[in-house]
Amino acid sequence: MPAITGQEFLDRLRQNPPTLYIDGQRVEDPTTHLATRNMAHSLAGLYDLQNQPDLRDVLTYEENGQRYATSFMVPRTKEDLAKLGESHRIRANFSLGFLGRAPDYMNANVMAAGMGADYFASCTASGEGKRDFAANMRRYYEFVRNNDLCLTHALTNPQVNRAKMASEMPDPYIALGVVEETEEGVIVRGARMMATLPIADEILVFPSTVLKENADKSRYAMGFALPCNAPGLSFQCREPFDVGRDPEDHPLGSRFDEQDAFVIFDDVLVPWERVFLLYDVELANKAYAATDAVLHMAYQVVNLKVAKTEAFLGTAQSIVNAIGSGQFQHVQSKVAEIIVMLEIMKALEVAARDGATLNKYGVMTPARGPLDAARNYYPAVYARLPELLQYLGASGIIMMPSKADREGPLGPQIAKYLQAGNATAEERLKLFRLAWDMSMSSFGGRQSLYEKFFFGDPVRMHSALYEVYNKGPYVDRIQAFLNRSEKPQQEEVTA
Ligand SMILES: Cc1cc2nc3c(=O)[nH]c(=O)nc-3n(C[C@H](O)[C@H](O)[C@H](O)COP(=O)(O)OP(=O)(O)OC[C@H]3O[C@@H](n4cnc5c(N)ncnc54)[C@H](O)[C@@H]3O)c2cc1C
Repeated sequence: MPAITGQEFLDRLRQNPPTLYIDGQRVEDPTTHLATRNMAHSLAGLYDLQNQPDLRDVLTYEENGQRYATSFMVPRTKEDLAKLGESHRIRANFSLGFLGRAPDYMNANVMAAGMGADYFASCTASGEGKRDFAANMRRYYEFVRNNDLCLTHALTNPQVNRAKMASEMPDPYIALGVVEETEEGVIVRGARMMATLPIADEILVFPSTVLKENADKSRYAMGFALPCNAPGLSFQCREPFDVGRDPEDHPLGSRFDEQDAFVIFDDVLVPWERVFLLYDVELANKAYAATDAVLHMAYQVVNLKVAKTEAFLGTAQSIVNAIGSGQFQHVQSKVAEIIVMLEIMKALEVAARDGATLNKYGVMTPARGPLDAARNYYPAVYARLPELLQYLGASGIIMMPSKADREGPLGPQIAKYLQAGNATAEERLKLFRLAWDMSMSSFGGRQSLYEKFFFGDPVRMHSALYEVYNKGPYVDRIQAFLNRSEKPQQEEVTA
């Protein structure tokens, strides 16, 4: 059932619910639970988009007589990459870019890992018949694509003591580790710190990119996938931001609370066919880079952030239009700041696509330089976007009677006093509530944290960029300049 509909997604989720806990209680059915149902239906809306006649050609592609979601497509040409980028942006616009982990993100991951599956063949624990990790990875990509699954992922260990290695914690199984091997697979125990979008079919588990262990062989080095309702697996969700308010009052939080969960593995069996990597620290640390999964995920991200920045620009200018502040120079300058960020992100997307090359697995892979720049730049500047909305909206971004207030006894006064220069009070309040949910609500606050860390610790990402970036030619040019010996022209002095 490739390229599924929203209803098919909801039916599957209802039949196989992930093991979620919220406020001390098990979520029996995420499609009806108060804290998750709207998000589940938003995901369904995303799946419906790909079946919409006017979007079907962009959001799906055909292979062997089947139509699959474009985000699973293996790009072979730059035109393929352009189609992928367009599909990412269309899907991002559905949530104004506020769904960080829509399924396309992990689809890009499994596509690249599946194409680069040979990388996993060299794993020290691989190569013995059922432990053909390369074949497992390849088949997993096809399985996820063929069923149009929704994936979450968890890479980092619990934040107990960052001065210590996983093996030095008070308990060897605080960090997720292998307990033993059995005929059926490996038993894993421990926890992972964060999985956004636990309202998913499957979880992909790899180590965070830099696993610090002294040994070559480590119980903490692993890569595998499981259904989100595997026995022994639980997701402890954070406090929900969808608190049952009308979408007019909480336009984003009531629709797109993708949730973040702490993931607990209580002696979970990972069947051998779901194991992609085991014990090999070096292989684990380089997996994302070696398969180019990091670049394909970053390409989804740069498109998503373009959509998100466009949403900030549209909201900022709508506020300016509403309250007639566009004549003031500093207001123009603030909107211009957003335009600059948007154009930088758009240019980095174009540069990544333009500089794409075929990787050794035959996948057209966007250029690393612009994507590294985008994933370092955006986390550094994002905080300015909600701040600019606050400066532009001022008191309007907090003085926002609700829909119920508008319909209550003070409705006529609200309609009179809170109208805008170019809009009714209802239109104005809807707009300012959107600005508030983007920048100030608990939903908006979580977005600010998310943008700082979603692709890793910005400090270590900078260090990684410093390490890999080829600075040599520029150093050489400066050396050559410093070594130049020509003398300045002397003007002849004539009497
Ligand atoms: C909202 C949100 C959603 C997320 N979603 C996901 C997800 O879906 N899947 C997933 O796998 N992860 C997810 N993450 C986790 C994200 O990958 C991590 O936040 C990020 O890698 C940083 O790790 P940490 O949070 O454990 O911070 P820590 O590593 O605990 O860092 C805490 C502080 O200590 C500093 N620090 C720690 N160690 C070092 C060091 N060695 N060198 C220099 N400074 C150091 C950091 O710079 C930081 O200031 C999410 C995070 C957030 C906030």
